[in-house]
Amino acid sequence: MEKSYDDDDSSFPHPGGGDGGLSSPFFLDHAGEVLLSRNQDGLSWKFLDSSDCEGTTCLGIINSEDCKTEIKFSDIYAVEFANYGLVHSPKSGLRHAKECFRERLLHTQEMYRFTVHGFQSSPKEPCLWKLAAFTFGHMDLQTCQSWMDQLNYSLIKEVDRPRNLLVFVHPRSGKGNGSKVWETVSKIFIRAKVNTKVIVTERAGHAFDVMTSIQNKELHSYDGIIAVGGDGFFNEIINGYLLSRLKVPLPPSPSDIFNSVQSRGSSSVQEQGDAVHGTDQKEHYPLLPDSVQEVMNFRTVNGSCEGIEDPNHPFSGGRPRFGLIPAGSTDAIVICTTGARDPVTSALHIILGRKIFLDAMQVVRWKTASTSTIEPFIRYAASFAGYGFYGDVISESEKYRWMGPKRYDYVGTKIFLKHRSYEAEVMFEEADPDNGKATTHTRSKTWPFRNTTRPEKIPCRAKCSICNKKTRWCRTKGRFLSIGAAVMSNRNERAPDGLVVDAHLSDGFLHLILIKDCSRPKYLWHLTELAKRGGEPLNFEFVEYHKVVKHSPF
Ligand SMILES: Nc1ncnc2c1ncn2[C@@H]1O[C@H](COP(=O)(O)OP(=O)(O)OP(=O)(O)O)[C@@H](O)[C@H]1O
Repeated sequence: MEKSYDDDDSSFPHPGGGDGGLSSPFFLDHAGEVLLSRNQDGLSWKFLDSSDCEGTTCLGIINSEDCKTEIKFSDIYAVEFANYGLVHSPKSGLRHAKECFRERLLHTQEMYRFTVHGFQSSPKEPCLWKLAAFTFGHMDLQTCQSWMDQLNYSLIKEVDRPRNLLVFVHPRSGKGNGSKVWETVSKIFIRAKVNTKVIVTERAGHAFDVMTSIQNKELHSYDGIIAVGGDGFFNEIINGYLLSRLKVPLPPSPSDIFNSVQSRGSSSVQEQGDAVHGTDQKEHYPLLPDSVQEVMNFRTVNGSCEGIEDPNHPFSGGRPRFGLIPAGSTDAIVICTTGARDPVTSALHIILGRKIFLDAMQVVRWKTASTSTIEPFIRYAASFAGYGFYGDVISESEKYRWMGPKRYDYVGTKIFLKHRSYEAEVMFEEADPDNGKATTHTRSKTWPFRNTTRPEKIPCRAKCSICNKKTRWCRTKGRFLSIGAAVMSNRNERAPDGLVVDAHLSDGFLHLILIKDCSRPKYLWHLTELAKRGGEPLNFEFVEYHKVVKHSPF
């Protein structure tokens, strides 16, 4: 039986529903007549033309069941009324369905419409989200309005979605298109009815200063702080937020750590590979009570949060949320967290309230000498901190910002050719004491400085035997080309598997990469392995990798 669009039964309970479900016939723009149903989790629609299509095809697809499609409320970011207007016939190529549709819509091409906005994953790249809109048409205004009200009510119940955001835009980020990126994605925020207060930065440190000086009351009025820029910009905002609010005592200096470790378990601090002092990870950490991941969780190891009793304290209102929309040169944080370097994907993650926890490391600079006038200071980093090669590349490349992302290649080559090594002593508390044993490899006959056996990879799961193992302090000393510390893998276009492939998000560990002084060709080999997908950059005798609880280079 053919339905007419002004039928009185345009809305009726879903057969066998019982979950407050609702079904109505609608015209889906560019598709055909559908029976739209709402259930607890979302919307689904089934093409009604299938039975009329002589049991063969529906929209060109053989099984009518295949025509059914759906969208979850958690994937809908807006529902909009689209006024009275045209509902288009099925797209060309679907000839039969088009004919059916034309016949039915001969006199009814214009109708009331509403649009459901969501996203679709790209089939080739599932992490890449594309905007998707489904416009449903009906001759009865009331039906459209009641569906919209119901849908908007369901969306309100979606928890953790932001309503009010503070957005920092770095106009000179990456290729200098931070403002353009924001212009593109701001439309999605407007459609989703998310209010944004936008600050376009005028200089380096601008966002830091705003985050430092902003009153807690105003800060509490935002559901999150968004950076439109690169990793450096994101870290600047985190620092502005944390440094002005998290008053943590300066951790003990390297010499204090050295003395403490010696007095606790050993007559002398031994070289790398030998345990200096074993400690159970569940123990209180007396050396660095503000261990990095605890800082980002805004609680100390004993579970309290400094200043939390104060209602004006920024951490009393729950954990603040930060978002990042990529416009930078590297965008490693966005690639590691969303899996795609795409501003629209990031905007959708933010609007839909998707969240992920990140670790941050605390980087401390102590006085180099007791007479030094430079006061010690703390910084936080949510991705990577480097000394030696990486540190030199980052600081030198700032002079060439006008070159855009290419500055990293230019400066990287320059620094590589200089081949500077640095005298350093690194002390670290190794999370996996067996790591040292696992990395005593046999040498390859073909390549004497490469290893033939590789350490066994043990995935980290709940109650992980490795996480619950004893830790130990180690010390290593010598000349290094680079010392890198990562709290995420830092995947990016130059290092497709990341600088540290084993560094998982929010795993609570610092991943330390020590590159000992070696010849230029060897170092170049390491760098080319890093630039390759599936490369083995750590598999060199001059490279040490340690998963550590804390470390201290001095
Ligand atoms: N308006 C501005 N003019 C100049 N510098 C700025 C401005 N706003 C912010 N900055 C500084 O630029 C630094 C780097 O910015 P950002 O991280 O966005 O770019 P990038 O270095 O190109 O990207 P990536 O960090 O991904 O490599 C920030 O740490 C910040 O201090």
